[in-house]
Amino acid sequence: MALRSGFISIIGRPNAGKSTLLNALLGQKLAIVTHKPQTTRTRIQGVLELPVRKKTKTDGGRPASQIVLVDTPGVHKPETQLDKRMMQEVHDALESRDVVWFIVDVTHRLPEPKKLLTSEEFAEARKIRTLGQHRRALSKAEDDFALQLVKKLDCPVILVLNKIDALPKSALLPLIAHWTSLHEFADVIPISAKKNDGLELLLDKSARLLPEGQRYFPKDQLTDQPERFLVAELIREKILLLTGEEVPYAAAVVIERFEEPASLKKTKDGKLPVTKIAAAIFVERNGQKAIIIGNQGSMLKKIGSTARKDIESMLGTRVFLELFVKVQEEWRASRGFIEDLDWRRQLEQIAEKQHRNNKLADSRNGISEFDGSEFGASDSEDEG
Ligand SMILES: Nc1nc2c(ncn2[C@@H]2O[C@H](COP(=O)(O)OP(=O)(O)OP(=O)(O)O)[C@@H](O)[C@H]2O)c(=O)[nH]1
Repeated sequence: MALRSGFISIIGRPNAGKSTLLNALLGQKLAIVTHKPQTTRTRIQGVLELPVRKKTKTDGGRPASQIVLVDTPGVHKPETQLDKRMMQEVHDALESRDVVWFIVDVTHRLPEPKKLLTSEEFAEARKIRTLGQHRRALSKAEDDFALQLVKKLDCPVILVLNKIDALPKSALLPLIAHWTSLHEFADVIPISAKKNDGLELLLDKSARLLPEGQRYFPKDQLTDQPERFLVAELIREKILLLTGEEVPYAAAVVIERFEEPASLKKTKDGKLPVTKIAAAIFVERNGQKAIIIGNQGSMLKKIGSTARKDIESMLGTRVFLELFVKVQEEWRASRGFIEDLDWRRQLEQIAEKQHRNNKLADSRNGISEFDGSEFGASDSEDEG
């Protein structure tokens, strides 16, 4: 059987579990996950190789395939320039795709369960519903907004009902009926991304929908995202988890220096080599900067030390991490600044800078140092 290959875009409202699903399928943390909506800001590609599984009497089988999974920011009505950029990422992901997974969090907007559930299940459903409502007042208008995107697509769309671990079983059928009355989906698959439930079936059905074709990426490549971008995301994740109120949404992380060790071999004293990283955390106001730094730098230290552990395990080296906090007023309204945050743009800038440095070095016949100042520090604070 010929190889199937293609792009599957994962879309849905904020907090539906898109990044959790991507990570679960790849068996590796590629996208950061938090309980806060709008965690994902850019589209993230993860490459999944699936071996062939032969068809039997009880198993529909699966063709050998390479699936490029594209995680996207949550679908929401844009208010700021940053929102607009995030929604542009969603639209871009929908343009170049073969299949779309529309992820719905089943703990939102449960249909009236009265007649269908036992009293125990009913109480459980009420509890989940109340929790869901507290977590985020998700309105019908927002559902409709996400569905409008789906309705415009001409490729197969699979409805993926996520978080079924948090739903009484009997509440599932009415939900399926509700969603399928709104749109004709290619398939409906209930899953729990968190508990790894239903994921094989989702992959089987999706692989069969992909066209025959060549690989888009080498067999062992997990993502097209450079490590320095993943590092920035891990730092942002800690800010999201450790700070409250508006701060997480007003924070952006830019890696200013990323020096890999010359060799991955252990040093003579048996220690792993060191990667040196300097990152700037941008916020919009001095008050937010003060929160991120914390009392005598305590919050910044916490962000740094928790992020460092994750970065070390991702890179397989020790990490020397320096964090700086900088204020860039109203950056979420600045198109230019937001464009500079895009890792693709940053890669271009680094390449241009290296090219300039090389030229300069050639003309001087000397060595030129990377000065890490391309984003212009307005203010800075050491990790301590
Ligand atoms: N109970 C349960 N929780 C889940 C499941 N999948 C995800 N979650 C939780 O839902 C929250 C949001 O998960 P994310 O993966 O960040 O959601 P997302 O759709 O990528 O969110 P955005 O980045 O805001 O678009 C996190 O707290 C997850 O742990 C699931 O299958 N079951």
